[in-house]
Amino acid sequence: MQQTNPASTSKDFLLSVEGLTVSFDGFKAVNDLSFYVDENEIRVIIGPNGAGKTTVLDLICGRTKATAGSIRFRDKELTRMREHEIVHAGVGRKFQNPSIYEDLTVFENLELSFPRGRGVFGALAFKRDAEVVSRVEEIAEMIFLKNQLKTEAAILSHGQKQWLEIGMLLIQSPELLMLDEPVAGMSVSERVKTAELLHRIIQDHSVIVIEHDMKFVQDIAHRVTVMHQGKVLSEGSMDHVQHDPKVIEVYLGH
Ligand SMILES: Nc1ncnc2c1ncn2[C@@H]1O[C@H](COP(=O)(O)OP(=O)(O)OP(=O)(O)O)[C@@H](O)[C@H]1O
Repeated sequence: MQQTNPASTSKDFLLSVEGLTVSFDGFKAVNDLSFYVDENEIRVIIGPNGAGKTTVLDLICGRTKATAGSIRFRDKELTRMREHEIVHAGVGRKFQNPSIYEDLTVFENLELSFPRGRGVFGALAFKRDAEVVSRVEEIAEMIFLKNQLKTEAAILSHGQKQWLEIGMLLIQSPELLMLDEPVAGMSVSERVKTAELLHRIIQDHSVIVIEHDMKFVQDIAHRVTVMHQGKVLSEGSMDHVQHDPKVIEVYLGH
């Protein structure tokens, strides 16, 4: 006789978004949205302008409060938590414009973001012990800035600044990284290296990326969630969503 055990039939996802809804003055920017992200997955969210993509990231990181629904990250319900608690739980978010300290070096920017360094003064004052230096060097290597550790952030290229900010998130060891249009404004070779970087990152993390550059999406996505009017329009491999007539009609066909 077949036995049904609910616990064994529901898969353990890193992130489970279910029935997520947010209304702004009655307008549902995100409307009963559900999707699930695995460990070591790169999920890309695509969709036309105004589809609700950025709002989903705002909801996950606690910047915007949900009207209804649930965001489960491991055993934590994020909708009930505050922004800093969500960061502490292991969710890191990078916005479109880099927010780095332009007048500090690459090393200092990374060092400041090391979890022990809270606030500028504390961080600059604390002893640069071997652990911090080796972690900074490890991250710098990953983000292609090992030879720029002493370079002032202000003179980095736009792409290098984006990588530095990703490094500043990575040094905090979040389990989930969320990146909003990470390759916007990057050169072709920087885009290729960013794809390489994301493939390295997901060996130890999961990543959600919002992106409009379809070539880049093709290079990185394990699965693609297509949003339209606050809902999931289609989901699956890039190949699957690219050939979905609904997606062609509202997004890719334009
Ligand atoms: N705080 C807010 N108050 C009112 N309306 C909002 C707010 N935030 C987002 N919206 C609206 O919600 C809708 C979804 O916006 P969102 O920025 O999430 O879309 P998007 O898919 O990220 O678009 P884009 O690709 O242009 O960045 C838009 O119509 C936007 O104007």
